[in-house]
Amino acid sequence: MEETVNIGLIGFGTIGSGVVATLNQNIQLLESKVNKKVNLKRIVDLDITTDRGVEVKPGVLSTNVDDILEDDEIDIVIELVGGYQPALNFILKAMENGKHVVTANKALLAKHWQEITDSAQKNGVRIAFEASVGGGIPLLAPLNDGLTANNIETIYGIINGTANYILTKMAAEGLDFDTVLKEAQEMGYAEADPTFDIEGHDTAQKLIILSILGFGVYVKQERFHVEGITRITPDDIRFAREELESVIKLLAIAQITDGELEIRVHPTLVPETHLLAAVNDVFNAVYLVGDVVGPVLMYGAGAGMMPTASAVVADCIDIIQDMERPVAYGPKETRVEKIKDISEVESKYYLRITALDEPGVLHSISGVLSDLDISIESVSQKKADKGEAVPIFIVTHHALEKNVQEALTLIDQMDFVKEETVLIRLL
Ligand SMILES: NC(=O)c1ccc[n+]([C@@H]2O[C@H](COP(=O)([O-])OP(=O)(O)OC[C@H]3O[C@@H](n4cnc5c(N)ncnc54)[C@H](O)[C@@H]3O)[C@@H](O)[C@H]2O)c1
Ligand SMILES: N[C@@H](CCO)C(=O)O
Repeated sequence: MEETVNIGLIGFGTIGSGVVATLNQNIQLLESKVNKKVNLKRIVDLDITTDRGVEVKPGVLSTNVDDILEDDEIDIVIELVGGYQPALNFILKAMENGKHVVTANKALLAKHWQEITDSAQKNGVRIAFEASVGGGIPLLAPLNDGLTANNIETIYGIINGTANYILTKMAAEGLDFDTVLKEAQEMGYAEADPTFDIEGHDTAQKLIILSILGFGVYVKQERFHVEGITRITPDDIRFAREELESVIKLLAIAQITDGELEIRVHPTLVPETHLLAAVNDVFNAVYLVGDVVGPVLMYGAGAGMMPTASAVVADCIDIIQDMERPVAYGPKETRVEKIKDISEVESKYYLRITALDEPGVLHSISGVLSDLDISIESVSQKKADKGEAVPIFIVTHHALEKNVQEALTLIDQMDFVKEETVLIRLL
């Protein structure tokens, strides 16, 4: 084993520590796979005094990023700082200096995809990002390789571990939202700004990456509907289970029909019989349909120190195995001719309307729905004392989103409605 490949790690936080632990644990296995010495030459972080609980060789830690970016001996840079800047500059500089890059930074990739991939091409280096979607699940490599014979038709993903952990714990243990979010943060699942997780932005960023690989199209987040889980209550979860035999999941949806791409992120009522309904806790899953293979489900730990480190180290080994191979970033030509606006989507809807328990309330609500061509499948109301605001649960037949939104605008303006109505689409 003559040749040595040197790696520089920027960001020694949750995932960075997992990468060091993985290299310490499995270095012999990894070196035997590539028949080269794999040397973690330098680790850079702003904080090099906190004990991360992993063994680091003397002289490896530094606070100066140029110790990696300007070191001619370093072949691969792992960026695990997160966020937009200075992470973007670190990656671009590493590439300009001829270094391959591995990152788990979906926020950065989703926003600066073109700039980063152009730079990789220009500088003849690889950018690998398996850990950016689905944590430890091998997901992007199969999309590029094993499923390459297919036109991808549908992608449904539970791709945020934090949100799935919160929804699972709220349903199973009746815990409140804030308590479970705190737990997810303590376990290292959540983003530095957890609103990315609970407001659906992290899921949207991952869906952007999946759409590039699946459909060959880069869609900016501003162009599609993104909604998080912050308005889901125990009442919604109970109604879903008892009345609809469904669970609520934060779903990423991308599907193509006749050249039109539907792309959206929102809480969704998933029937208990669907494979995705069984994906709980921090686990993620992507269910996709290819025109040749049919349905495929990929499942595993979607966040956390060691699962994510598994994907980061796998990317390093993949690069070492073939540094010359260009990375395929999905189909070169896209079948997407148009992005379908959410207003044109048709779905069944669950509505939770909070209204005073007074004569004529249901009549007024059903009048608005019927005027907008929305047919009611079921309606029920919690028992209440007269004059008290209570939830009214309505499930509609298939209806057009723009009609439902218009109906809710009118309903929420009615005097007897006391809170903004909650809408959840059914799968
Ligand atoms: N935590 C997860 O489960 C998970 C899973 C998949 C992907 N990711 C992604 O991995 C990346 C890292 O996430 P994390 O959870 O390890 O974050 P983290 O906050 O635990 O670690 C980030 C580290 O970067 C260091 N850092 C910040 N600015 C720096 C700078 N300018 N120079 C050098 N070091 C700097 C911080 O001190 C910290 O140690 C993010 O892009 C995140 O989205 C995280
Ligand atoms: N915060 C992210 C990390 C994994 O990308 C999640 O909870 O899924």
